[in-house]
Amino acid sequence: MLRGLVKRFDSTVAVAGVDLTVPAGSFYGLLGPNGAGKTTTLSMAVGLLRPDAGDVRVLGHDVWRDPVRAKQLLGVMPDGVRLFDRLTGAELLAYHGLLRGMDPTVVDQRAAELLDVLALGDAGRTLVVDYSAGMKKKIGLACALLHGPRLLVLDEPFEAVDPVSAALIRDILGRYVAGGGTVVFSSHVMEVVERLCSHVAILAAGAIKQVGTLDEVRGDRTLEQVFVTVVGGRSATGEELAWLSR
Ligand SMILES: Nc1ncnc2c1ncn2[C@@H]1O[C@H](COP(=O)(O)OP(=O)(O)OP(=O)(O)O)[C@@H](O)[C@H]1O
Repeated sequence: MLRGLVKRFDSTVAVAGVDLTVPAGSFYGLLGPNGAGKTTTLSMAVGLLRPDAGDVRVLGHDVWRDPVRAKQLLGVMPDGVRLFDRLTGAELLAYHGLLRGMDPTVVDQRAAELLDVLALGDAGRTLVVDYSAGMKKKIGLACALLHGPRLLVLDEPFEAVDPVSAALIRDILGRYVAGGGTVVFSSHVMEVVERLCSHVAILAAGAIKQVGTLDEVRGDRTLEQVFVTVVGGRSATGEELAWLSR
């Protein structure tokens, strides 16, 4: 639950008072154009960036006043996936598990299973710095899932991911929600949001412009049509970039 979140960077108001209630068990898609404030909002929601104003609660626990309990319940894949990339995939998972105080045997079992399910089995012994962008997304997701969180917050989980891996991630997230988990993720891919999400919020210029269940937000249009209407598209006149034509 986010209440009145505000974040400024010098003169830029990145997030201008965001309220969002994510029901337990929902699959929540956060949409918005580049620079809308999605990453800033999600970073504040998971305790990575301190808001200038507002509150964040994860299943009743305040992320800033009760961070240990809130973060036990959270699995996070931040933007750009800042990972300790001089470790192998297996080592990175072991590091995450031990940092969270998990039993080493359980960490080993889960890490092997996650690497296998995410088709990173062979890459388990490769340094993460040598992974492709999509593989980094997948190991980032594995790190977020390792401790069995109740809420997953993922910043653009499908970016740079090939179609086979995207289907795999959709499947894993679908099963996670069916098993009682809650997912919040940001995305630019309307089809994925339409296919997966029970709830959608559209953010523009740091504020929520549309929010509700997928059907409420979409009405009888496609999500893309709603998005373009809400965000305000800029249509080309045909005169631009004439120098590109031969
Ligand atoms: N660390 C920072 N310092 C200064 N300005 C920032 C910083 N982080 C974000 N901003 C600004 O805040 C605004 C929101 O950025 P944010 O990264 O949250 O957008 P976004 O919706 O995630 O965009 P995208 O879809 O391109 O990833 C932008 O104007 C951005 O330039």
